[in-house]
Amino acid sequence: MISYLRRLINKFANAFSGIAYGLKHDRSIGFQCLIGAAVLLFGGLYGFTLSEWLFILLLICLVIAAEFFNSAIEKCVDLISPQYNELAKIIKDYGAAAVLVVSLAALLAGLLILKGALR
Ligand SMILES: Nc1ncnc2c1ncn2[C@@H]1O[C@H](COP(=O)(O)OP(=O)(O)OP(=O)(O)O)[C@@H](O)[C@H]1O
Repeated sequence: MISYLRRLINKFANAFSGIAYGLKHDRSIGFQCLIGAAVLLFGGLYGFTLSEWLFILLLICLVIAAEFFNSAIEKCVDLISPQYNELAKIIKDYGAAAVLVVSLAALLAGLLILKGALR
């Protein structure tokens, strides 16, 4: 039981260490977190309904998680293929595309919610 708890605490510590590293060293992650914080501030000022908050929180977390996945993929590629490589390019471009798709969906949903909130 104690060793299970210790492993669990280690897992959380590792995850928090990843979050801290990303915030400190990765501009894209920092930028997405800043946008997320701005949206939360806006929501606090203008007031969203409960379902709007749920959507907004889910989308912010999705975008930030996608950015973390993308950065992890970029680090893997840099580790395996620091020199230019056509396959490395495709892998990194796929990662960037995933972030773009989620970000555009979040932007669109945000604009729709904003339109409803301002009505
Ligand atoms: N080893 C490589 N081989 C081929 N193309 C690469 C390679 N590394 C990067 N690229 C190309 O450069 C683009 C940008 O890659 P980079 O690693 O600089 O990411 P980034 O989007 O600038 O991310 P960040 O700013 O978060 O570091 C990739 O999407 C890819 O098209």
